Amino acid sequence: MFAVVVVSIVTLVHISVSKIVAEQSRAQQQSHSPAMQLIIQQLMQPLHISQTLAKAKELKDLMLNPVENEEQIFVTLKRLNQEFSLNFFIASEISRVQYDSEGKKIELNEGKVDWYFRYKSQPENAMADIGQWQNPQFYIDLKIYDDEDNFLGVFGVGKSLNAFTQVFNEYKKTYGYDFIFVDQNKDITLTSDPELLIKGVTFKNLADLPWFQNLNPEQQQASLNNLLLQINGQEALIAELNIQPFDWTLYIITPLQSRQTEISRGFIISVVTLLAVIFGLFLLIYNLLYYFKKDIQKIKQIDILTELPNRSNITLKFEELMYEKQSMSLVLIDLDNFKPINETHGRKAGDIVLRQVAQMLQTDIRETDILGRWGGEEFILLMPNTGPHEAVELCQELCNKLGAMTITTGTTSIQITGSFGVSFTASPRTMSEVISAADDALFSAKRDGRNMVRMQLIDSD
Ligand SMILES: Nc1nc2c(ncn2[C@@H]2O[C@H](COP(=O)(O)OP(=O)(O)OP(=O)(O)O)[C@@H](O)[C@H]2O)c(=O)[nH]1
Repeated sequence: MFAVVVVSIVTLVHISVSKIVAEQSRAQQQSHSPAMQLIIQQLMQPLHISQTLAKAKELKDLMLNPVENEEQIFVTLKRLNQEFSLNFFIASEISRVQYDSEGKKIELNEGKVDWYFRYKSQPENAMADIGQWQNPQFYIDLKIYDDEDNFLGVFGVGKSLNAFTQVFNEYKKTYGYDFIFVDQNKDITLTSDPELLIKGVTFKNLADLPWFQNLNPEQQQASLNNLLLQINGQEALIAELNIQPFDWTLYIITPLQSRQTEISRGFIISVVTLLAVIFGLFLLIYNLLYYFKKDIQKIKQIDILTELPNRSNITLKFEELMYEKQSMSLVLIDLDNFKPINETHGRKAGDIVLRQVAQMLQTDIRETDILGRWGGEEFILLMPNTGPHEAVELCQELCNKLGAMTITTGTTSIQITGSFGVSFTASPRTMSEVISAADDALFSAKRDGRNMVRMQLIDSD
């Protein structure tokens, strides 16, 4: 039982530790997968939409003759806007005009529309940018070429930065972490911290942030992934992800306190579950032991062969009767010449004889009488409120019945007789005293030729 308990506890501890580790990993994964989702949904989707649309022949045809197709350009951009809920524009190299899905036109003059000429001179064909207007937008710009590889202009998709702020706020509320997107110059393009967002025409740079300034030059140059930081007096863990199509980097900043609360909550739940299971196990074992003990006690009180109350059971019953101050006749019944039965017919046959004699006696005694097996081939009969003479009479009847019994075991029939020694007590006495008198009577019955009843009273009775 002890081994079962130890093995159960070790198994439970093992399961709980595994659960805690799984909980930690789950928390870690849970904190990163929304960031991935965010990148895919908010950044990659507009990129893929614009990349697919940029390949359309219809777009190239429109951009080849922008002046003639101006009306059609606006119709197309409007249609895309309604279909994808994104802002679209075409910046034409031929007409040097930018057309957008809101129906606006902007002249692309050098020195005025800086982004177009900056981007035109760069080798990349795709670029992510933040529009520096009143309502800042996140833009994906794609260069368009004709079949002879002549530059036709830029096709772009724009998304309001307010949409990002909403998404960031949601993630911040749920997972407690901040996002900082930086471009190749480490200018902060998108972020969950409204303080760091682009103001007017000025981008904030990663190098402007106090926690970045606190890093040593080596750390500033290297990857910041898995770095522990002190931000506003709180410990935070940083994760770094490269967003290759734009050459941007995303920093996810997780305050450790929120992670610790999450992990310790998981730990507490596991420990409480473990304790509850151990307690439940303890109760179960305790109850099982209790019932086993009761059963064992029951088994111990009954003689297995004859199914009669055994010696200790009968002793208890005797004491109960003495405690109730009942008078009683006590009879010892010993089978005669039992040894030869065993020797002649085998011990198994002897057992059958003992069982059948027990059954016969049990059926023929009165309801108030208590029969038990005293040991070997000897039975005991307690006869409460029965005088010695009445007891002798009743025993004589039993003795006669016993002598008349034929016990069959297999093919052989066995005859048996018994000797009865009766004693009596009118007042409370020790059992050994009453037994001793019954033993004397039994000895007389054996000595006088067996198969008879003899009585021996205790001197003072
Ligand atoms: N088959 C069987 N024999 C038992 C059991 N308990 C005791 N005995 C046998 O009972 C026999 C008792 O023998 P003895 O004490 O010599 O008495 P007896 O042969 O009956 O002779 P008397 O009592 O003098 O008439 C022994 O051989 C015991 O081995 C039992 O549970 N089963």
